[in-house]
Formats: sequence, structure tokens, C-alpha cells
Amino acid sequence: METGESGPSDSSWQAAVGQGGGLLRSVGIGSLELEAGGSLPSVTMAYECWGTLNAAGSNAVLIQHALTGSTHVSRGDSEENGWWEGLVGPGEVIDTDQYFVVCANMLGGCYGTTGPSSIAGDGAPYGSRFPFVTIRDSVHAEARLADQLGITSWHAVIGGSMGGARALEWAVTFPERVRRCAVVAACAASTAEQIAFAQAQVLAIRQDPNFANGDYYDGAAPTLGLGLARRIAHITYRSEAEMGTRFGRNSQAGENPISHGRLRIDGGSPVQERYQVESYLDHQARKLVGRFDANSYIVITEALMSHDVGRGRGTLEEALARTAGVEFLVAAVNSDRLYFPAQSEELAAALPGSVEVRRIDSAIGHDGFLTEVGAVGELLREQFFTD
Ligand SMILES: CC(=O)SCCNC(=O)CCNC(=O)[C@H](O)C(C)(C)COP(=O)(O)OP(=O)(O)OC[C@H]1O[C@@H](n2cnc3c(N)ncnc32)[C@H](O)[C@@H]1OP(=O)(O)O
Ligand SMILES: N[C@@H](CCO)C(=O)O
Repeated sequence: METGESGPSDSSWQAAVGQGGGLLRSVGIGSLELEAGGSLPSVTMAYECWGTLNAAGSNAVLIQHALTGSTHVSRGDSEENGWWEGLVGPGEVIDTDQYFVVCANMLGGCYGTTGPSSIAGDGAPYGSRFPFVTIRDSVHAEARLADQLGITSWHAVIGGSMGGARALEWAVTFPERVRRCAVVAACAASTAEQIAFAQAQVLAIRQDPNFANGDYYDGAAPTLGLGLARRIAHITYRSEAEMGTRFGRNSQAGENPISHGRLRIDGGSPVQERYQVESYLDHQARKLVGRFDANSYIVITEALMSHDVGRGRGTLEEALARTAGVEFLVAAVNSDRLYFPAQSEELAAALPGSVEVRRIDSAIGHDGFLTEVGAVGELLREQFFTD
């Protein structure tokens, strides 16, 4: 991700909105009251955009990233591919010759939006002082960003996994501002099992000796805990069948996991002798540790634990009744064992009108919503981007 020029927090924002995409921008949205109490005094929202907003402000599309995703959906004018590369751009499914596409970094994140690693008013990072935030809080912050960009209602709000939770929360909180909503590999409220997996991840970080109650920014980061959290999470993102087919019981090249102590000495240090799947998880852990802040991981994970569009709104059906004017696309990955297709069916059944759950065919599990960009694009083209 490259850093763009000044964002719309200054007077040049109207010009920025019409430029090529893929560059990180930011805008100040002022103080934000939080659902669980307390407030954040001065919030910056980071976002990227592609295409040009029309004079009526009616051609805007919001794409919501998943747990550790960033604003970088598409390469645009930058040098780095995005996480849904091929979906957004001139002539693509979400054609930036027609649509103005926005992706905002989640409140509490570490890709530009105010989060625990941001500098607070006293000149030090928030660390342990960063408040508990919910998915609903992030949606309120994103609405303020939309206000500043001049977007009164979205042509579509689209997201997968936590992005799907944010998309759905948008439709329920601001139904008058969402004309279409795509909820992919996500459900109406985090389930007991999703909360359970999340707790193990959060505890892995909190129990790292370097965590220092979240105030580790002037010392060593809790990388072991964050790496363990990613391993736990990544197992839930992939299917049992994929791991069996891809790795089986194979040993990692040059390593022998059936050996005394499963350790060998390399350059004077003990090194783990691993199965291939262990090496794979080590790699996933190392990659995340290199690009993500542990406090943000906790804040966003706990926000996702809080996800429940029905909270304070009566029954789920009563909450979703607010969305009567919104057209929905609900899609599930058929091998997803974190956000089971049955949970998408429950959401669809509770929505007003008749919504059929569309399937994304992938053997890999939950991450299929990221790897099967073509299938996601076809569903979107069919229902939301027909012209
Ligand atoms: C700033 C940012 O980058 S934000 C990025 C936004 N990202 C997201 O939103 C999601 C984060 N990403 C992901 O979750 C995943 O990377 C996905 C879902 C996108 C990728 O899934 P896949 O394409 O199926 O990749 P997969 O899980 O197979 O991992 C492949 C990696 O494992 C490595 N690998 C495979 N087998 C092994 C092994 N035995 N030992 C070590 N490494 C291994 C590969 O070399 C490859 O490494 P690389 O990613 O560094 O090139
Ligand atoms: N791989 C995705 C999965 C979360 O849904 C991420 O890290 O954001």
C-alpha cells in the first residue's frame, strides 16, 4: 500500500475524490461516542477510493475488509495488488468508469484508522487505554466518513467475513443509506463457537510476556502471542479436507517430526522438526506478525465477538425488518467451517422478503471468499452490477 497525498481533511478533498485509486488517504471525523460507553476524542478514518463520485453522489460502493484486511482492495495506481484484485477497476465487475468505490480501515485497526497504536492527545500511543469498540461503532465512524465524502446513500455495501458483519450492520443501522447489501461468509450474530475461537486468540496475545497489558510500544512486541493467535485463526479459515489433501502427514522438507524430542540443533540452537502443516502455520504466523499490531488484533477480534445486529433491536426478524428497502445478496462458501452455510441460511430466512443463499464453490473453507474472487465477482455482477 502506498501513501497518497493529503486527504479530504483539508480543502483539497474534492479533487482527491476524483483521482486514481489504490492510495491511502485519511480524514478526521472528530470525536466518537461509543456504544459500550466512553468516547474517542479525535478519530482519523483511513480509506482508499477508486473512480469518481458523480454529482448526485449516487454511484458509490463501499467494500468492507475482513479481520486482518486493509483498505487495499485493488491495485489502482499503486504498485501492490489488492486482496480482491480483479473485482474493482476500469471494465471490471465493479467498473470504476461508472462507480466510485471506497474501502475504509476498521475502527481500532492498524492500517491508518485510529487504533491502539495511534498517538493519543498526550503524545503517547493509546496502548491499554484504547477503549472497547463494536462493529456498530465502526459503522458509525464509516458513516461520518461517507458524510465527508458527500455520499448520502451507497449503491451497494459489500463485505466478506468481518466485512460481511460490517456490511450487514450498515444495512440495519442506516437502511436509508444502503440500496444493496452483500453479506458473504458471515452471519447475523457471532456464535458461541466463533466467540470461543476468538477468546483463545485473544488470550494467546494477552499471555505473551511482552504484552505488558497492551503498553509494549517502547519495547518488544508480543509476537509469539500474535503468531499463536494467527495459527489458531488460520486453522479455522481452512477446511480439514484441504489440509489433508495438501499436507497430509508429510514432513516438511529436510525435517523429521518422528525424532527424539522433535528438535535438532542448528547453529547451536534447537530447531523444531515439523510436519509440513506446522511449517505452513508457522509461515502464516510470521507473515501476520510482520504486518499487524497485536493490540489491533485484540480490539478488532473483540469487536467481532460483539457482532449482533439484533442487539437492542428486539428479535432478529424485528431488527432486520428495518432493511425492507434493501436488496440483499447472501453468499456462503460451501466448505466454510467457521461461518457455516447454515448460518447464512438463517440470516437469509430472517431477512424481509425472499432471499436465496448463493454458494461459492471452494474446497478450502472460509478463506474461499478471498481466494474465489471470480465467483464472488460473478454473484455481484449478476445481482448488483448488471449494466
Ligand atoms: C496490507 C495487507 O497485506 S492486508 C492483506 C489483506 N489480506 C486479507 O484480507 C487476508 C489475509 N490473507 C489471507 O488470509 C491469505 O493469505 C489468503 C486467503 C489471501 C491466501 O490464501 P491462499 O492463496 O490459499 O494462500 P495459502 O494459505 O495457501 O498460503 C500460501 C503461502 O503459504 C506458503 N506455504 C505453503 N506451504 C508451506 C509450507 N509447507 N511451509 C511454509 N510455507 C508454506 C506459501 O509459500 C505461500 O507463501 P506466501 O503467501 O508468502 O507467498
Ligand atoms: N484471512 C482472513 C480471514 C478472516 O475472515 C483475514 O485474515 O482477514
